Amino acid sequence: MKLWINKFKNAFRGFGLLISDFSVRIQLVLLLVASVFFMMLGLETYEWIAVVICFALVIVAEMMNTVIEKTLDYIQPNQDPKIRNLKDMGAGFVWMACMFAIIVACIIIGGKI
Ligand SMILES: Nc1ncnc2c1ncn2[C@@H]1O[C@H](COP(=O)(O)OP(=O)(O)OP(=O)(O)O)[C@@H](O)[C@H]1O
Repeated sequence: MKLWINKFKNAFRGFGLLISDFSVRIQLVLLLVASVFFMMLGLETYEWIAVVICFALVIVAEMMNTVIEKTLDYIQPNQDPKIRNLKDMGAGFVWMACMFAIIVACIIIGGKI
């Protein structure tokens, strides 16, 4: 039982560290703004499910990218072309998640107008 409480505590601490990151905060603010917009638009339950899945995809991608960036900064604080490639791939990963979320948003908004 104590082991599970510790695991939960560690995960909660990690979550706190993640949401203290600037890029993660920006994404959370954008998701909040998008939520208000979709609330005003009035979505069906199945549309909300799609929106929530997209939000999860974007925020989890951003959080994973933050961990990758911090790991790379830790192992190589100096300029390095290989680190550049890895960081750009991480950014591309987040960008890809955002593109799919934007496509879903366009489909939902398109259906309302
Ligand atoms: N050590 C490095 N060597 C070479 N290029 C790097 C290095 N660190 C960062 N870069 C380049 O700078 C870009 C931005 O990196 P940075 O670590 O500042 O990320 P960021 O997207 O600004 O995120 P955050 O604001 O969360 O740190 C990378 O995508 C990469 O092209």
